[in-house]
Amino acid sequence: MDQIITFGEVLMRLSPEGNKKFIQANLLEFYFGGTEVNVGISISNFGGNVKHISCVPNDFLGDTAMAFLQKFGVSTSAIVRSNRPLGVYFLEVGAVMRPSSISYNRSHSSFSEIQPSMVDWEFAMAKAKWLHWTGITPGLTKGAYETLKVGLKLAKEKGIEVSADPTYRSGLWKYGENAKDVLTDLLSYSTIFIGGINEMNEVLGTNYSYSNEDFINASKKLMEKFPNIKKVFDKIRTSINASWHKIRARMWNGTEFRETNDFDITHIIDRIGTGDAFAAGLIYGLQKFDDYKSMEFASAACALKHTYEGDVNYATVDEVMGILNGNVSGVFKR
Ligand SMILES: O=C(O)C(=O)C[C@H](O)[C@H](O)CO
Repeated sequence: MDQIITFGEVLMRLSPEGNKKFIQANLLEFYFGGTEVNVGISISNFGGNVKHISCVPNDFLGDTAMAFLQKFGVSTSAIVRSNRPLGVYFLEVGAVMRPSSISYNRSHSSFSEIQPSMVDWEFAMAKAKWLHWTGITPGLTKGAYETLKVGLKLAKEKGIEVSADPTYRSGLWKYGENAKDVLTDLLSYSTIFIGGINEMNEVLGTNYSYSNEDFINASKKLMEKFPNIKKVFDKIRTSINASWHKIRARMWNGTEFRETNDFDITHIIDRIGTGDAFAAGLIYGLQKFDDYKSMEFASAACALKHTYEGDVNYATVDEVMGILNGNVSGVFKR
């Protein structure tokens, strides 16, 4: 009973090299990603035992996606295959005052077409101690929402931890269900909330500000509405420009409010997947450390992810600890 389960789409990112716009480019680089995949791989890189559940195509791209997960030690034994294509997204990476842009091509992908009958959750979660979900999956299609719900019900029956990163994306939710209703439903099966004021306002229908006082009030209200939720963790990004951000985090665990110092990320290499790196750091941390140390570990993991190209975080526990111990000057290691 030591497995951490992630469930979600394996996406391929296609992107011109460096900071080029598509109109300038003839070559595209590809990376595998997908929010929950990124979380799973990062936890595996920390030494966790991870199984990812998804649906990928029955072709060489599906084989490559499976091999990618396996390369990082993530179990693919519960991934199903179909004759639908792999979901893709196109990214133009911005710089300084020019923002990044994303265009998705995922509406009939193998994962978007997933149905509850396709996943054997009993088998997939036989050794599970933790299930992680995000708001991307139920925002895709009714099938993805209902499939996730089966897993969450089983997680509740088993009494395992369920972390929720409700990540509201207005570009999703095109299939007729209301985000607030669906997220409310799924949060009733969850124990740890990874999200901030925007996400809490979305599910509570409130208008809290970004202040710490309102963060505590919103967290209390969330816990009143969802008594199963025991802890709220919020990553705060201050954006000076597209290449320079500051990251810190705050938490409310029902009795205590804490916040971390800022990490100053002056030269971002790649910010995609940094929220997933935070979630992975928390999930790993909460199994080893107290709440505050877990949050510090997660912030440092998130900060480090900004230095890697691609969607996933390659950081090891020692590298995250190095950052936490103040080794942030990037001095050559010999
Ligand atoms: O944008 C999405 O939906 C993805 O899953 C692609 C990226 O890997 C994700 O945004 C990183 O959080």
